Amino acid sequence: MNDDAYDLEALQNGSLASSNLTKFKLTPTPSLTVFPDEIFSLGPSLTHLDLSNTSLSSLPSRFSTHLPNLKILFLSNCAFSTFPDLSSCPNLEMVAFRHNNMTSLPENHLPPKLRWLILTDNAIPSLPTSIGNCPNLEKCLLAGNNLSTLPSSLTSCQNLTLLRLSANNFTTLPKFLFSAFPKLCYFSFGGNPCSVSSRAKHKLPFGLLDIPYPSLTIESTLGQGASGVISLASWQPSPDNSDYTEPVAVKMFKGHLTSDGRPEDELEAVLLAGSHESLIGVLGKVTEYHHGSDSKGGIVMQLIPDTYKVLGLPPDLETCTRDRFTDEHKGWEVGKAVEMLTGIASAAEHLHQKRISHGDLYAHNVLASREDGHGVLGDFGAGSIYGEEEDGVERLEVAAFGRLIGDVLGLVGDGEGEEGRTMKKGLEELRERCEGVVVEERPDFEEVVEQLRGMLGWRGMMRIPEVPN
Ligand SMILES: Nc1ncnc2c1ncn2[C@@H]1O[C@H](COP(=O)(O)OP(=O)(O)OP(=O)(O)O)[C@@H](O)[C@H]1O
Repeated sequence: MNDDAYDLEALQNGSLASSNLTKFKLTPTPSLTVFPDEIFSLGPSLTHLDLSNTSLSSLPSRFSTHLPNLKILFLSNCAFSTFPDLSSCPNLEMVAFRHNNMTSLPENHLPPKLRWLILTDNAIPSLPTSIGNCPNLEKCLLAGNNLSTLPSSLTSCQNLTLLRLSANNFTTLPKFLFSAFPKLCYFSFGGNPCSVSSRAKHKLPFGLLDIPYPSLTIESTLGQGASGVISLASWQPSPDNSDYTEPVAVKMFKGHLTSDGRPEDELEAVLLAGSHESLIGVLGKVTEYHHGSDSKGGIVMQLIPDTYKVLGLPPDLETCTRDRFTDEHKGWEVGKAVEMLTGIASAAEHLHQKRISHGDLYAHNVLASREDGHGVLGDFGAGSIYGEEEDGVERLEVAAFGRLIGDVLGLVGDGEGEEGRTMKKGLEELRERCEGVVVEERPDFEEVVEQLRGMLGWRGMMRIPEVPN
């Protein structure tokens, strides 16, 4: 057993058959080309099956009848060139075929209760019209395929909240994306011809530095995500003065495509974003890094002090597109929460003025200090640079901000007097407008910032802290 995974032998010697397993994960077995029938002996208790990192290319016809309660199926890094027929899997909600070299997704193969579809890093040229028969579809990861259009039937998927189209072949995006989905708010499309041509018109902000890797001493790991490793480092800005170093954070990109998009597009979006008091500041780009062809370089950022904590935890299999919060995240005073949210909304306004969509405006991408009423937005992995054609993208992101307001309201304590109650009511009303189902009627970020500043009143204008009694 390894990382709660079983090897083929444990499966084949029959010892698991009567154990009522709900989850079965096979250790990576590249030699496996035929679906092991013994999995059927695990029977109706099985809800989660992970046969990733094998050479499977098809599923037996008995699959759905013998595993009727399967909810989650992972077949990433396998050899499926065609999406198998899962239409008669009655309870299947999450399906992952990441990196399979898949070239075909036939009509009527998707399971009816599908909620979360992962097809990142394949070669799929088109989606079936029958995708419209999946009304629960909420999260759809299609980065790194050959898509250039989407079927209009997708608009029947009214629960669609997160859509990744990065690194495909879109020269324009279907207009219905910007009006037809009441919940769509986490959207990425960097690395498409439409995004690349928009990017050509931009100039990088003045003042960004080229920072040679040898001037950085990596000290420890601060965080690790899908797209890169973030380390604490000391930077020696001047080669002539080895006594002077500055603490910084360095993000070195991993080489591959993530479910959000490509590292080179993240790098471009983050550099183009420039500085803002509620964005993690970027000092420059790492140069002279020669550690294998897999690396896509990196960025040097201002080090955010450890008094700043992540505002939430990323979604899990259950919550799908909603961040999670524990007691540790709670205890915000409402006025501080409004100040922090005002900064984040203003950062989003700044990004959209530069025609950058963040694409992942989640609490788990905000580092915040409760005491200071201040937060900084990071992680541009789903960042997309857009042109006039895609103007509607701002109103999608406003809905993500609406969800963030809702999340933060859940972190605010009770009983804060009349002023506190008024602010909470104001936040709730703004949340509702931002998440409005008629996309065109949502406010833009400029208006959102104005409303939040209005809630703070004269306090919001004060930069010098109040003198305690
Ligand atoms: N400038 C910084 N200073 C201090 N800590 C940081 C800084 N930037 C990032 N971190 C830490 O690293 C974590 C991961 O950062 P980030 O979200 O950018 O990584 P990622 O690879 O893009 O993650 P994801 O899997 O969400 O895409 C953050 O949650 C934070 O704890």
